[in-house]
Amino acid sequence: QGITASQSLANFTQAGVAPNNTKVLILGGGMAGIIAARTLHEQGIDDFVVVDAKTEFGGRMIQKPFGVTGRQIVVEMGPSWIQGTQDGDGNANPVWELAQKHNLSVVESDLYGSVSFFDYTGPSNYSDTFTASIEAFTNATVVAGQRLHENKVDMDLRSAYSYLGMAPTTPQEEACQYYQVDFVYAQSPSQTSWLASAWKHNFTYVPEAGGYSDVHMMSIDPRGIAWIVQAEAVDFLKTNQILYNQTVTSIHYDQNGVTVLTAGGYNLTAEHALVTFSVGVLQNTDVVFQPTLPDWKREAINSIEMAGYNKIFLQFNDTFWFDTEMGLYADLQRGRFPVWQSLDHPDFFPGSGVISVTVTGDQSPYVEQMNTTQLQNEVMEVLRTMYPDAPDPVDIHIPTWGTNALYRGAYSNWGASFVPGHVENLGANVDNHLWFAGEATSLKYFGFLQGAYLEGQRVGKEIADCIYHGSCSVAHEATITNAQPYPNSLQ
Ligand SMILES: Cc1cc2nc3c(=O)[nH]c(=O)nc-3n(C[C@H](O)[C@H](O)[C@H](O)COP(=O)(O)OP(=O)(O)OC[C@H]3O[C@@H](n4cnc5c(N)ncnc54)[C@H](O)[C@@H]3O)c2cc1C
Repeated sequence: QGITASQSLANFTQAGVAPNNTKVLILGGGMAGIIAARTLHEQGIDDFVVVDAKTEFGGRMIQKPFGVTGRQIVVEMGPSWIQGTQDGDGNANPVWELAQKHNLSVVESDLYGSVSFFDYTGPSNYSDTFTASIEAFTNATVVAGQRLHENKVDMDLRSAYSYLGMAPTTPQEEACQYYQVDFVYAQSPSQTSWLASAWKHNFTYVPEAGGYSDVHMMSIDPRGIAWIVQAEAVDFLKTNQILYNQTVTSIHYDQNGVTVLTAGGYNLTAEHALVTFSVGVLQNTDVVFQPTLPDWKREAINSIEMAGYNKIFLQFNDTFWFDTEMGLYADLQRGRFPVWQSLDHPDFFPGSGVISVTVTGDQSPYVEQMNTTQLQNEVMEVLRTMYPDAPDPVDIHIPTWGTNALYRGAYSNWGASFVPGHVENLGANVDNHLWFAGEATSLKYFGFLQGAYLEGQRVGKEIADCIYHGSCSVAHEATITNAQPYPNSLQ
């Protein structure tokens, strides 16, 4: 049944006729775009078209068969975890519900309890330091949260961590802090982290804060995690509502409607356009807006960070590494090929010979510009520090999110100077006809699939409200203020 749905979506492609004068153009067929489309459909609006540069739905949910012939597994270039499920009968993560509805094969990951430790000398047991860092991170999020409730200036996570007396000095302490702060939130290991205090990150994992649960469910489904939106789309989309293979180059808008131009020469007109492209795309000049977006919108777009996160996949003839799920490597250079995940684990893909290593932040552009041989040499230098007799891999792959014009990074992250007013402005419409949604416009779940889902739902309802009742205006803040002027003595 799964295959049928996937194939029927593939057949939706290559429409020959440009849809004109539709009510809504949904630009982007990732999680946000498909859920916005479904929401419009649920509201009785079917006069819309979903446009994407690719020829399948899923956006950043991209899977790939990896490995030598006869030993391939499907690996996820982008999201592999449904982060946060449901605690008892508390709030359920809608992405988790979607996964269950479409029978996605998942297995729980033990990211903090199943870890082996290494440093630049080889195996090295610093599990006590690791345990202390988990506690410090939790406390840092609490401290930072209290500060915000007291109207104190926000702190970045690393500052809050050090403020609690946990300033790391050794490579092992740095690696533990990296795992807590940089790894999940895709930070730049060599810079002082700008990541905002964890008050803004609590929601996914903390049911008490309205979130879901501290559970990480990893997809091991051969259809890929994108299956959950592809299968969902089959339920309500018709072929004439899909335009694949069209890269949007410019969006013209005014108070009457929109015109969208594509690289394939299409000239699409509509009453409304919903932009679900990543903030990385919006920060670049890949898509031109005419007129230029207003100041308050451009400030919001450019104040959020599009973080780098690359999983490098390696396949070997045999396994020779740890039997835990994760391996943490502490190099003298912070963030150098630090977090390893064994996919050849009994619960994941046993017998596959596949292991992956993740780099984040400013290590991402560094590895993305290497050719395969350079990359392999650098990765193997670290792996041979951990295992001196490690053979050469039989296959290697690195996804290039930063240089891909459809993403320009992995996912969004808040800096300490990015305030809730910026999120409001990121998600607000312009001239009542140009709408925005995606993971980055989510106040509570930015960066996560659930952020994209809930924002697709939010904007779908807003557009329906606008169409049915004429209430189109979405509030935004004309000026974001939280800064203090210099004291007079300095002026
Ligand atoms: C490496 C990585 C790991 C991640 N890990 C997790 C995880 O474990 N758990 C989790 O919850 N989240 C994770 N995420 C984040 C998650 O993938 C995103 O939050 C979510 O997929 C964003 O959905 P979206 O609809 O907002 O945007 P997108 O998925 O980016 O959708 C936008 C769509 O617009 C299209 N597009 C872009 N530009 C153009 C153009 N010019 N013309 C036409 N089409 C265009 C794109 O092709 C894409 O289909 C990860 C992301 C990455 C990259």
